[in-house]
Amino acid sequence: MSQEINCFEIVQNLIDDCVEKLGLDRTVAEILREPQRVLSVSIPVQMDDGSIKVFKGFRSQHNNACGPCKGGIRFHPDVSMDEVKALSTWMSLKCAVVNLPYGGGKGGVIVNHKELSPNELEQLCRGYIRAIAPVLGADMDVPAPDVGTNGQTMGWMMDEFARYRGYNEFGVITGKPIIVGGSLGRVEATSRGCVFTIRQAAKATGLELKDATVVVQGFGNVGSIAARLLSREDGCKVLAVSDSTGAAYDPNGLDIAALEKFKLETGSVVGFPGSKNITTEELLQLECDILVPAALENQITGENADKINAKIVAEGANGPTTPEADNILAKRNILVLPDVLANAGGVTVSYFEWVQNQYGYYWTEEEVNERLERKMVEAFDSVYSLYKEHGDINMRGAAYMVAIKRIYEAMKIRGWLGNKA
Ligand SMILES: NC(=O)C1=CN([C@@H]2O[C@H](COP(=O)(O)OP(=O)(O)OC[C@H]3O[C@@H](n4cnc5c(N)ncnc54)[C@H](OP(=O)(O)O)[C@@H]3O)[C@@H](O)[C@H]2O)C=CC1
Ligand SMILES: O=C(O)CCC(=O)C(=O)O
Repeated sequence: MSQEINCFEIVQNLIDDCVEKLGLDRTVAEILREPQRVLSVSIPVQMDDGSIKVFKGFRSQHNNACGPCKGGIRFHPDVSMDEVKALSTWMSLKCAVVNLPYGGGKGGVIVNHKELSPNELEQLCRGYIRAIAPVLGADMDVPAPDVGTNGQTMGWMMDEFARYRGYNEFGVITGKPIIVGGSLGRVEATSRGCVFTIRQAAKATGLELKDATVVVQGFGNVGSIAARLLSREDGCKVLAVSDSTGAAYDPNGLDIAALEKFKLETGSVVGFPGSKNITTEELLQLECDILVPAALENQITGENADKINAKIVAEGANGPTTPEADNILAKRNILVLPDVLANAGGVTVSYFEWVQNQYGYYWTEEEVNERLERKMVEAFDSVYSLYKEHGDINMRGAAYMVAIKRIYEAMKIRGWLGNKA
């Protein structure tokens, strides 16, 4: 499904619409439709059997009007240049929605990381960073984890960059392990930010979170921790979760702590004792209060949007809902909390990590979480009030308006738009 729909074209069209709605000069759209720079690299890696395998990777720097480019690195077999360009565009918008002094960037390598040994994975991380090092730096472009990457991979990448520079530059990468300049709360941040937006949306729509039913697609960093926080802190009942191998469903609610342990031990959520195996497609159609897509793009489309049975869709993933699906969900009164808002907690705590690295002074987890909550509530309120005020836009449209207005102002003041825009 994700192959047929080009998410870069989708975000370009959404930018066009938004620039028109804001009454801005077309030049603004022309600039934001394309990344400022896209680097395509090839990375030779010596495999454990002595052979050399060449991997293909990308780094896209979408726009740095508001600050250094910022965004994760994805290791996945379906990575493509267009996908990375779309993801970097979303990063510019996301950073602007939560008002961070960043632009957007994103990287990716075409690889099934699960097929590599730890040594091969380390060599790939180091090779990728060497290949893109000339365009990285704490004040230039700052990567972080995304699908298929984590604290360990960030640690290797940060170390490789230190070798390239000749000294430690901790602020060049975020999502690092704590011992090498990581921030407390970063591992949970995307999910915690998503939960903060869900709480705001629940308040705004009168949904009681205690015993609210939740379905989560994806059981990696974002999905598993969202399920954990919603069940542990809000008293929600998580009915079903999925990963790339299938889904586990229990109408009485899954024990998320036990499921996390089971996934760690077996590599899959399928077969979790007491649960029923269902398909990812069946999972998306379950009746629930909150659906959290936290896997990949283009999961809710024109083909299945009329079968979504949730009150709120909170996009933990980037780009899980197509525009066609957005229209169907809006007509059915399903509130979509868009990616550029709902999953902005990750980059927000990455920003906190970068600030802590610059100061060399580290905050407690409570301080991180309090600051994150403030940022997310502020962002939700600005998007939700615009959405209510307009009446003819959805939450995604409102979030794009907040973001593009901010990026426009930065570009204008910097003189990128000449006199007319
Ligand atoms: N990490 C972060 O800080 C941020 C991530 N995001 C976005 O959140 C999403 C998830 O990222 P993250 O959790 O970090 O990535 P992970 O690699 O940690 O997890 C991805 C999860 O998605 C699952 N998955 C893959 N394909 C499917 C499928 N077809 N159906 C169901 N599940 C599937 C994977 O399954 P399996 O476990 O079997 O591999 C895995 O559980 C992405 O869209 C990412 O861009 C957004 C903001 C920040
Ligand atoms: O933490 C970051 O810098 C970026 C996280 C990310 O890649 C995303 O929000 O999609």
